[in-house]
Amino acid sequence: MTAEIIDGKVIAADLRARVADEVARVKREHNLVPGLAVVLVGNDPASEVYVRSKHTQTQAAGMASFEHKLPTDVSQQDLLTLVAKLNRDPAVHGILVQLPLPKGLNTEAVINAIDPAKDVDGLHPNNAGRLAGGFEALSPCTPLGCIILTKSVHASLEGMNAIVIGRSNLVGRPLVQLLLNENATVTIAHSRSRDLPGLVRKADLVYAAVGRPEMVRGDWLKPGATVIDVGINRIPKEDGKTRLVGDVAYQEALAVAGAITPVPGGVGQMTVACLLVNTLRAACAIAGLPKPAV
Ligand SMILES: Nc1nc(=O)c2c([nH]1)NC[C@@H]1CN(c3ccc(C(=O)N[C@@H](CCC(=O)O)C(=O)O)cc3)C=[N+]21
Ligand SMILES: [Mg+2]
Repeated sequence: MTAEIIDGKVIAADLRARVADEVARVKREHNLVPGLAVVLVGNDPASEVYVRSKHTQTQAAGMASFEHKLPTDVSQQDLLTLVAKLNRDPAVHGILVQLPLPKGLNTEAVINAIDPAKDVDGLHPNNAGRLAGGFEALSPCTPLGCIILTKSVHASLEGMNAIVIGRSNLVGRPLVQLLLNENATVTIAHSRSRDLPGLVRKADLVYAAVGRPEMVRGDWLKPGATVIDVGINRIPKEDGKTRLVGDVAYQEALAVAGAITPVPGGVGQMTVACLLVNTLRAACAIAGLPKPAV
């Protein structure tokens, strides 16, 4: 048996096309151009790649993109001043501060300073709390993408056993909430969990979001399981270059899983596409328009 490969590139392209249609419609009918501001502090090469990809795709969807690059040694006060300015800017409907921030900056204070209505990362306690309470909220992009990828395999997740490995605010915790909303039965595992292979073996849906290269092995999986690999780990190759691997041992998992996302070409693609979705939704909500069709 070999697993179905869940093609994040195709699914993300389809989602971006639907966002672009809705962007064109709100522009035509309401003269509204959704705008996304991305703030990058420092010059981490991987972050620069993501930020450039967000910029390109935002513009390709017909939205406005505002990039703000700040030096590594920017002060907390200057960063908060920029966030306050973006909060007031009527052309900006979404604000994303790329994480992690350099040492010395207070991430929590920066997130708290973002207007919750513009918090397209879904990290502000107002949005995180609303999501946890089962209320409508802007939800983090990577977990939203994970749900869409899962639903490309299973129309309904009701009653399925899901395991989320990892409990970060950006991925694990919000993903648990979204899975609960789908009526899945959810186990939350992490670096301190006892007998992780045993827990994974019970799961119909496996979400690996720990940031440890190829940690989840093929023989941990229940045959036929759907595997969503959130990991993006750069590991050195013999020739001195690097290659990307996920948190799942992909080749091993292919032989056991029913369906699996590749890295790259899986969840990462969806993260950016869902950021466009959130920006469109935020823009419509701020403008007092009905919810968009995406
Ligand atoms: N506030 C905040 N929000 C984020 O959503 C956020 C963040 N900070 N910090 C960094 C992580 C990482 N992230 C990715 C986005 C796109 C790809 C992506 O497009 N990946 C492609 C290609 C990857 C490559 O080739 O480097 C793929 O998997 O196919 C990956 C990872 C968003 N993040
Ligand atoms: Mg952890």
